Parts: sequence; structure tokens; C-alpha cells
Amino acid sequence: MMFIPSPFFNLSNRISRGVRKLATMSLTSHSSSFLLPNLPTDDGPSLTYALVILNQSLPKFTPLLWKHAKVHICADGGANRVFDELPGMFPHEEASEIRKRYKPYAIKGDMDSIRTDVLDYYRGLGTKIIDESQDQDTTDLNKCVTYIRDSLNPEHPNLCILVTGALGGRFDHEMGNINVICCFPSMRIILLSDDSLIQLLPSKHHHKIHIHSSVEGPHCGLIPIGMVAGRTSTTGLQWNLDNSEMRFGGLVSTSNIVKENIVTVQSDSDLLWTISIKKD
Ligand SMILES: Nc1ncnc2c1ncn2[C@@H]1O[C@H](COP(=O)(O)OP(=O)(O)OP(=O)(O)O)[C@@H](O)[C@H]1O
Ligand SMILES: Cc1ncc(C[n+]2csc(CCO)c2C)c(N)n1
Repeated sequence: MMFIPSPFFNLSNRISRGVRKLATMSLTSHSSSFLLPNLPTDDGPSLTYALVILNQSLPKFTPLLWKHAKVHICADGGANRVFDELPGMFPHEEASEIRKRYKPYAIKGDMDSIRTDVLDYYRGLGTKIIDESQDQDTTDLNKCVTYIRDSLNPEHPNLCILVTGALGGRFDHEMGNINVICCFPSMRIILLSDDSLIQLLPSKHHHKIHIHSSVEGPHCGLIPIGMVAGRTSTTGLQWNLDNSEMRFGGLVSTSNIVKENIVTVQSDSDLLWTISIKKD
């Protein structure tokens, strides 16, 4: 298979040589540069970030993600977290000032967890309130991603949705959050906690993952989802896969270690990529 740049870079993902057309596979770059104080421009496509805040303790790097994001959306009770926890991250400033500075653009969900005082407060600041209590079949995260997809022009190929509070906590919620990234395979969605991140690597691309060792790694994993992953090959890991099969009940690449600044992954199946996030 040939590695050539993907449509994310606005280049053709097909190449023809004379009369013979070679099957090619586009290459998608990934980088956790949103965890750095400043966004570099030389390690992948320049992305536009949206931040979705779920109803779990805010990671300590939330102000950094907020700064990098162009739009900020709370999933239902996620708004309680912004209201309650963000002022504590700035102990020398007035809570009311911090709450005005960190005003969500929208709050969306079935509204069974947001407190009335928090709802009234943000409504008063002009936050859009989108009550979808009639929908009891999709999670609040799904509702938020749908909103971003439908209203914020994510046809833009360089949109990336960062989701805080997605991991740890209740296992059914965690699995629901992972299911959301599988429901939107063509969107870049990154699930975050203080300890790790998870994203989908769709099989229709080859993947080049830039490792920022100051903020992430070395622990990582590649995990098949929903089906047997027949053949996966990697570079840059301590235990690389070489056309290996992965399945639950057999080999799943957990407790792996990043060894190089770039990890490459190609597979015939969609995989989850996870990497640890460093504590300062
Ligand atoms: N303990 C948890 N672990 C992981 N994710 C969570 C947890 N609690 C909440 N979330 C995430 O935050 C979102 C909003 O949570 P909230 O408590 O407001 O609503 P919920 O009624 O518990 O969730 P839902 O309505 O989606 O079932 C959830 O949809 C889920 O994505
Ligand atoms: C088969 C099935 N299982 C669970 C739920 C419950 N559920 C799933 S998402 C959601 C909304 C939460 O905001 C709720 C209540 C369902 N509807 N269908």
C-alpha cells in the first residue's frame, strides 16, 4: 500500500501511473497538540477545535482546552461542572468573573441533571439552551455531537471535537461515550480524562500519530471494537503488530509502550487508539 497525504490536506487520495491505477490508501495525521500551551502548526493539519464538557470532574487542563476551542458546549449536567469547578481553578479571581469568562455557547441534553440555578444563570448570560428531553434513545454526548455536526459546519474536514469527562466513572456511560465516536466515524472526536485519551482510527485511512512526549505516553493501546480486527500493522511501539489479528477473547494490544515520536497504524478494521496523559 502507498502512503500519500489524505483529503484532510486537500490532495488527491488516488494516484495513477500511466495506464495502471494503483489502489492507494490515504494517510491521516493525528496530534495531541491541544494539550500544549500553544498550538504548533508543523505536526499535522491545522484543526478547529470544539469542546464538549460532560458531567464528570473537569480535567485540570480544561482552561487550556477552552482556550484552544472555538466553541464550547455543555452536555446537560456538564454545565454544573463548569459553574461549580472552573472558579476553583482560578483561586485568586472572583468566581463571577470566571463564570462570565467561561460561558458555554450552548447547553444541550435531556436536562435531567443540570440544576435550575445553573440553567437560569447561563440562560441569563445568553447561552443557547437546547432541551431534548423528548429523546430518551440517544445520550447527551450524542445530542451534542449531532448539534455540532448539523449547526456548526463540521463539513469542514479539520474540525476536531474534544470531550472532557468521557472516561472513568460509570462503565455504561463510558461505553456510551465510546459508542458515540463509533456512531460518527468520519468526525474527529477525542474522548478525554485526566489520565488518558481515546480516539477512533477508521480502517479506511492509514494513520500517522505524532507523539508529544512532554504531555502524553508512554502507555498506549490499540483496541478492536465490535468485531475481529483481521490484520493490523504498526510502527513506533515497543510491541508492534505485524499483520496481526486482534479480538476480544484473544490478542488486544493493551499495556503497549510508545517508543518513537511517530506511531503509524494500518488495519483492515476500525480501532480505538488510547494513550496515557502525563500528570505535571
Ligand atoms: N460517570 C460518568 N462516566 C462517564 N461519562 C459520564 C458520567 N456521568 C455523565 N457522563 C457523561 O456526561 C453526559 C451528561 O451526563 P448527565 O449526568 O447530565 O446525564 P445522564 O442523564 O446521566 O446521561 P444521559 O442522559 O446521557 O444518560 C452523559 O451523557 C455522559 O456522556
Ligand atoms: C435499548 C435501550 N436501552 C437504554 C435506553 C435508555 N437510554 C439510552 S440513551 C438515554 C437518554 C439519556 O439522556 C436513555 C434513557 C434506551 N432508550 N433504549
